[in-house]
Order: sequence, then structure tokens, then C-alpha cells
Amino acid sequence: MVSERGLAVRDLVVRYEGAGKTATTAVAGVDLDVAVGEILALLGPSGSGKSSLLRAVAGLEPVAAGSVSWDGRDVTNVPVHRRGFGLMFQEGQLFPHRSVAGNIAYGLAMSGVPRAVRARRVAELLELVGLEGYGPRAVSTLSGGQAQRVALARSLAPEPKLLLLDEPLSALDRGLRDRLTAELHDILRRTGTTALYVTHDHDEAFTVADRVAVMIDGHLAQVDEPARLWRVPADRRVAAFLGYGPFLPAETRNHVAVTSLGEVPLRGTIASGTSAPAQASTGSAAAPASTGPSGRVVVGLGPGALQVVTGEGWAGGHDVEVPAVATRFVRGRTEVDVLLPDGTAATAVAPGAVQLPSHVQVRLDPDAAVVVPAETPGQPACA
Ligand SMILES: Nc1ncnc2c1ncn2[C@@H]1O[C@H](COP(=O)(O)OP(=O)(O)OP(=O)(O)O)[C@@H](O)[C@H]1O
Repeated sequence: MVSERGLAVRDLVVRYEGAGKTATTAVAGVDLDVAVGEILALLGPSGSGKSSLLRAVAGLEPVAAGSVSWDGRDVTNVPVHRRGFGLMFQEGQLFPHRSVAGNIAYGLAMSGVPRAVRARRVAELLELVGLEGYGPRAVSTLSGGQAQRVALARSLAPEPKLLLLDEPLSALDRGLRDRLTAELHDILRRTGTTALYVTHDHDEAFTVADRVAVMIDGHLAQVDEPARLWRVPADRRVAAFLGYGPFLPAETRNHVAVTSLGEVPLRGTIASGTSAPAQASTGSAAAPASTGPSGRVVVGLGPGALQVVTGEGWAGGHDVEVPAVATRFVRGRTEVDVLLPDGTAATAVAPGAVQLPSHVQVRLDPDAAVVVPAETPGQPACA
């Protein structure tokens, strides 16, 4: 579906010419829409082309082919400062010789906003980012988290049509990052900001975004709402990137995939047997296959999909007894590395801290597993 309003990226290619004849295609023909008011996270492994795509949308990187439009107007050749887009990077790059207020007001002053209006807007933004009273402070006295809040306030000050954020929290430590991720989500939502948010952090993407676009090797592998992306990954690569694995061989039968450990329901496109795109609304990434060319599927085990059956709980059926190779206590539960009957290494979990024997019984929780085509489109089959 073509969006009438907001950002529309069409068949975009970004290429870097290397020394000699080598060239890297960082973005390999991407289509992407971000609706007005939507927050879209671009998530992918390091080097997958996320920053290159964002920089091309910003106008910071020349495009080799394709187009970038806003509200139906082609801005591909419009210079950065005329696009009306805001930018926020990993290191906020605040002006060191200006106060907090001076940093936030900078864009407003440049566009001739009167002093009194600027002062009101700065006060509003300081409150929005939780830094009331910080206006006169020198930026060199701020902590990393405070500096990023000021950078956010500065980029929101001119009310950009689109805010482009490139790993805005990745220089912060884990705890602070988690807190700021939730705050950022709230601030962007409250201000109705349209945003494209680059991150390699799954939790950040899932917390902040209305939709998540998974980028792999310069292509968008799937664009979907977070819950659907997690429940119905388009293919094995996406599932593996999200953290599913290992993958068990399976056969489909009556809306379920049958594995040696039990059955997992088919969901989404595999269930319907169609090859319609999995992404909702305006995304336009590659369509996931149904069951792939061979019709074969595999079952990806999510975190906690294999449960150790303790005490009297062993019910036979598909529960299997397997050797426990190693155990460790992690965040309130015991994780056990096991070897499944076909030799696949997997991790099972038991609640609490438990002493386990050398062999344990494990059970598959079908809700924590996904069924995906055995082959990723364009890639050879792997069992
Ligand atoms: N200025 C450049 N010159 C040459 N190659 C580049 C340049 N910038 C990026 N690349 C290459 O383009 C590819 C995509 O890089 P990009 O930075 O867009 O990926 P990314 O997904 O944002 O990675 P990360 O999460 O590590 O920042 C990589 O192979 C990278 O080495």
C-alpha cells in the first residue's frame, strides 16, 4: 500500500565505492513507509545498512538509485537542512560552549523565532525531558543520560516533520538505557513525533516502536508490529536474528508442525498457506514465503521453549530424557544445556535454583516456539 502522507522510500540504493574496483552495497533496493505520527524502528545486525539508510533519508548520504519522499514530494535531491527533518545521534554532539538552554534554543534562534517564544519553548522541552531548571547549566556538567535528554530536546525544538535517531542510547549503560527507552517512547508519543529509529538492540526497538523493520544484508527482511514480528517471523534468518534457535526439523500436518518433541501450531502466513506479506499496513519489505519452495518447515525454539520437567510432573508423551551438559543460575532460573536425541544442542530452563541430575526430562512449550520455512528466500536450504 502506498502511503499518501509521511515518509516514502522507494527502491533506495546506497553504495560506497572502495579503493580500486571494490564497492559495498549497503542498502540494496529498499522500500519503506513511515506514516505521520508513527515510530518505526530499523533493527538489524551490525553492518546490515541501517545507518546508511537513515543517513540517505536525512540527505547525509548520496543515493545511487531510488527516491525519498515526504508527503508525496520527492526530496531525494533536497539538501539536509531544507528537508525539515531532525537528527539525533549516539553522542548528542551538544555545543560545548553553550548552556543547556542555549543548545535547545539553537535551531529556533537560527530560524528567527523571537526570544520570548524561544524561552517558553525551552522551558516546555526541559520539562518534557525531565530537566526542569537545568537551562543555565553548562553542558560539560551533565551526565551521559542528561546530555542525551538535552540532545533529544534540541532535536524536538523545531518540531521536525520527521525525527531520525541513530542509536541514540547506545553509549549509555544498560539500566539507564532501559529507563530512557521507556521515556523516549513516552515523549515521542506525547509530542506526536514521526520517527525513524535505528538500533541494534531488540528490547529498545520493541519498546519504542509501533512497527519494527528488520534489516539484513542491505534488505528489509520483514516490517511488522512488534508482537506480530515476534510471533510470526517471516523466515529463518529473521527468527534467528530475533533470538530463536536451535531449529528442529518438522513436518506440517493439520495446522501444526510436528517435531520429535511435540507439536507447534502454525501461525500467520504458514497457517493460511499464502505468500502474502506478513507486515501490517504500509510496510513494503520482501514478502515472506509460505512454507518455502520445498514446503518444508523448521521449528525455532524461543527463550524458555524447552522446560525441564521437575518433581512429579513428567507425563510421558513427548517429554524426552536428555543428557544435561552444563547448568547455570541466571536471573532467578536455572538454565541447562542439553543434547536433544538428534544431537542438537539446546538450552532448557527450570524455575528457581535447582540441583539437576546428569539426565533431565524436557518438554516443549509450543507457545514459545515458531514455525518458519526451512529455507530463507534466496538462500540454500539448511536443515
Ligand atoms: N563511509 C563508508 N565507506 C565505505 N563503506 C561504508 C561506509 N559506511 C558504511 N559502510 C559499509 O556499509 C555497510 C553498512 O554499514 P552501516 O553503517 O550502514 O550498517 P549498520 O547496520 O548501521 O551497522 P552498525 O549497527 O554497526 O552501525 C557495512 O558493510 C559498512 O562497512
